[in-house]
Amino acid sequence: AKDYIVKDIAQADYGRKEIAIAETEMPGLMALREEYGESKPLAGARVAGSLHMTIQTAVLIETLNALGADVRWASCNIFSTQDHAAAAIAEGGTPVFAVKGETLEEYWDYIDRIFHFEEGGANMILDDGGDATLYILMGARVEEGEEDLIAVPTSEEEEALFAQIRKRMAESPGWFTKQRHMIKGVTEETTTGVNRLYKMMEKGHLPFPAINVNDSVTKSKFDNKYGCKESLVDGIRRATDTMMAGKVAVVCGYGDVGKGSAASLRGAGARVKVTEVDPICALQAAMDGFEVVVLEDVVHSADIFITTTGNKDVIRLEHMREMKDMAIVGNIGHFDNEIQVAALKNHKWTNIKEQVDMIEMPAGNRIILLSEGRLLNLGNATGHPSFVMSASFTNQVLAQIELFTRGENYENKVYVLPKHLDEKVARLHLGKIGAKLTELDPEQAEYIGVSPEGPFKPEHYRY
Ligand SMILES: NC(=O)c1ccc[n+]([C@@H]2O[C@H](COP(=O)([O-])OP(=O)(O)OC[C@H]3O[C@@H](n4cnc5c(N)ncnc54)[C@H](O)[C@@H]3O)[C@@H](O)[C@H]2O)c1
Ligand SMILES: O=C(Nc1ccc2nc(N3CCOCC3)sc2c1)c1ccc(CN2C(=O)C=NC2=O)cc1
Repeated sequence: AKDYIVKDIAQADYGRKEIAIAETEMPGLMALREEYGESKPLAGARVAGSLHMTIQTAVLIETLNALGADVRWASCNIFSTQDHAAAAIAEGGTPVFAVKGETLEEYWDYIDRIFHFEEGGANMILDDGGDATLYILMGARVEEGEEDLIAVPTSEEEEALFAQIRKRMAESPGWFTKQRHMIKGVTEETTTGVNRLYKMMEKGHLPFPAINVNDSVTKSKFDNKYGCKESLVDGIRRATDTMMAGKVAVVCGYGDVGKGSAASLRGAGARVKVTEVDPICALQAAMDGFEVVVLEDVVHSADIFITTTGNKDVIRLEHMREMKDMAIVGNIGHFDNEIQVAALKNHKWTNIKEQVDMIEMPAGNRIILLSEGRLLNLGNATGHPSFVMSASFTNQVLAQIELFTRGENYENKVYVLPKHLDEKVARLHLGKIGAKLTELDPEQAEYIGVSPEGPFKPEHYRY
């Protein structure tokens, strides 16, 4: 019987072709297959994975398989699945439950399915955003009658989640508690999921060790800075075909994402201005040659506005009312509240094409809003390039090996990968781009107080 749910299995060949190309752009994962394909350190691992089911993730899944793991997979966002990637994974024999545009009901059903290995349950979780971990933890708490300890549902969605879990518990009492004790650990991809794990740890609710993959330097610097540097301009071009050279662009925020975004637009020939609240980041922007302004002073003259702050209400209605006709407004930072899109709902909207809308202001000026204020590099482009994801996912595989083979050395806390593994991820990516590493000789190593093979920096070093 087929153990997958995908949109269209006939797309498997197309997915397989794109996976073959992505493999050539993901040297870290392919190097791990070389290094560990024989010894199979993940033999016996049963990994429940909840992470965007894209072509790049397919390469991650097949790397886990190559290292001996059994894997079952769902996406962590109801819209982020690339159906041809899911089809190829299903065709390859990995149970996968992911459809672009799946309902919330289906989403939680798929999260449940990734734990149902024939041998009983999963013994590892690979999570992005924390829903897979939350699902098991919440289920176990309800079974143990500790429901009072569970956060009160804050939305209809969470209410539906609790109802789903209770319904399933009634079908097989004790399953969540058994599953909770079977899991050796979780590796978490993003800031949101990591924050949830730290909260669980503080409350003493973390039921197994966790590795925070997000805070590996070779994950967040690459994802946030270089990923956005590649995909911001890509998203703007696909959406608007506007000529960015010669235009004035404003980037709100100069953190990792802001730095990548400003560089992206400068590379396209735009004159880039930056807004910041943090004097250190503002000074960095100025030293990098960007004019540091307050938004109110440039809303009338700039052509492109991009938010990257992770904050809310950064571009507000009063700003958009003052903008030039046909100004482009987009967000690459947090969810859809960096730009006050909700305040635009009773304005005149004209849909230009998918994820591109033109909105008329009372004074008659029109703005072009990308992806309805959601992450434009995902809504208007295809997320991060494979090479960027390779760095992130190489951290994921090393973290899975660490917890599966040495989990008993870990307490129920949140850990980051040791620096030598972070450096190993970087090392595995140098060959592909022709980067030649210089060897430290013993005297030099001693002189700067490191060992010749690293780690090359102290723990507190900020890259
Ligand atoms: N789209 C993507 O692919 C992608 C990738 C990685 C991260 N992100 C998201 O981007 C956001 C930013 O990530 P980051 O790593 O750059 O965070 P960060 O904290 O390094 O940078 C955010 C910056 O915004 C500044 N800021 C906050 N409020 C501001 C305001 N009102 N006006 C101007 N500046 C303001 C802060 O001072 C900070 O320097 C996060 O929500 C993150 O989840 C998106
Ligand atoms: O979130 C991602 N993608 C995504 C794509 C489309 C989309 N469409 C949406 N809507 C909203 C409501 O109206 C309809 C349209 S939301 C949405 C989200 C996403 C994040 C990280 C990576 C990073 N990544 C991986 O993890 C693997 N490869 C990658 O690039 C990917 C996708």
